[in-house]
Amino acid sequence: MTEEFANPAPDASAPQAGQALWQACLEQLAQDLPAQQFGTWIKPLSAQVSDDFSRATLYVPNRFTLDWIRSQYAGRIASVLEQLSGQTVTLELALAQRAAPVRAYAAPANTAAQAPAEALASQRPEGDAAYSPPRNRLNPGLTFDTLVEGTANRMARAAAMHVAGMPGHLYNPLFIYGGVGLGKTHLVHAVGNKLLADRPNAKVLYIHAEQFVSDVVKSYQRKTFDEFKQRYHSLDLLLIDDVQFFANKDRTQEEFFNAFEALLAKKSHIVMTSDTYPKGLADIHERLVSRFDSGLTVAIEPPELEMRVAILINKAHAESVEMPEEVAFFVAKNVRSNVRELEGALRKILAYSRFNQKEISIQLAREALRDLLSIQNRQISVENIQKTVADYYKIKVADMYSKKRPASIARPRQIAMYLAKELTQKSLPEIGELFGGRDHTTVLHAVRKISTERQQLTELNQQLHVLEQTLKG
Ligand SMILES: Nc1ncnc2c1ncn2[C@@H]1O[C@H](COP(=O)(O)OP(=O)(O)OP(=O)(O)O)[C@@H](O)[C@H]1O
Repeated sequence: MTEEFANPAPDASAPQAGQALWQACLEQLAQDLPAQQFGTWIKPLSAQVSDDFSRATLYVPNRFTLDWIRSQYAGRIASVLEQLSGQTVTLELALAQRAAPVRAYAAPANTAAQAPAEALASQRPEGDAAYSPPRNRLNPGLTFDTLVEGTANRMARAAAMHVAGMPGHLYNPLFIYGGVGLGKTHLVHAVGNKLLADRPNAKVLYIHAEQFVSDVVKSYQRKTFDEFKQRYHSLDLLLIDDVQFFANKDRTQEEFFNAFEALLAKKSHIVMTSDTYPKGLADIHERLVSRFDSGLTVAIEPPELEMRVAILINKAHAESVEMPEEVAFFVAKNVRSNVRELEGALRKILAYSRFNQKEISIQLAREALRDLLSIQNRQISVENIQKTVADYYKIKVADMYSKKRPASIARPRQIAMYLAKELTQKSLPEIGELFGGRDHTTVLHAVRKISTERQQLTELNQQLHVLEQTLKG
């Protein structure tokens, strides 16, 4: 549905309360979304929000962006606005120059399947301000100083510090992997920022893998491969995020391989991140995978409780808010999956406290996070665990109850038993019953075995983390 607007351009006289709501919404989205997505799609938006919060209009730079925002982000933006304001907000989208607002609810935000980057890149408008970040693309706020250290990231942080202090020597390439929102991007920016602080003339580039794909496509279209090579092959430090996005992009992989070889030959450093360890990467050429693994590969784990508390207190402090330790513990105990979610929870609490002019307390945190807490308390069933684990390890659900013993089946079954004990209130005999009438000692053995191995095997821990996130929705 389309509506006409008399004065579409956002202006300085926009109602203050509305703008404050939009700012709070932006802050929330900055925490909830990967930095790449936020920077590309959300940050360039401007908005006009009515004084009573009933209506918000987002101004987007072009038609392509409008369609993308509508299909991928509108639902999410509306729900953040509604959560912060505590009321229904009608969201509209309009082209910044042409004043043609369009109702935004055409598609739910959770239909978000990434458009293929190679296709996307070819559609991106030339000269669009949203696509011209600073040359090294580093975010100066993401430094070692602002990165809280804990058991979960100690090794990765130490290796990254080493690289920043002495690039081109040990740990080349440095391959950092871990689940979403655990601080991989933060860490690679920190490497770049530290190197530049020490050596301001160093040639550093941070790039998201999707942007690298897009650069390859552009240099293809414009026949500017020499420039492309000159740009990448002359760097002292290349920081490349989320290399799993190279999957199935053959030409990109070839160009990255060339850049990789050229950089290593001249002792430049490469730091990469991914959501999985090199051998776990799908659809990436073997020769590239083996290069990825040829320096140091290090994991970032989900943060432990004390680290989550420290992160919350630090982040609140950075916003000039003192968060009582008991509140930080309450939040950290309830938000366990990753740092981005932790930051999201903190934003909600800060915004809630600001809007309601109330002191931060456990009660306030409970109110501000009620949606999140209710999702978390949702019951996870053993059946759901069995199905999710079976899907993940590509075995039949029936094998969860069967007496079959090959390791390819027995192990996922043990993992499912472990998760059933961890994530449900069921007793060992009840779990045994649900796994084809097994004895409770069998379940106990599985739980102990997997929990011990989890401490020792990074890959297993990683898989369990993914499964837990999937199950918790
Ligand atoms: N140890 C930490 N101390 C302080 N802030 C952290 C820490 N770890 C992560 N963060 C913050 O959490 C947010 C998410 O981190 P980041 O974007 O680096 O995650 P990521 O692992 O790259 O996730 P994705 O794979 O989704 O891109 C960022 O705002 C980052 O600054």
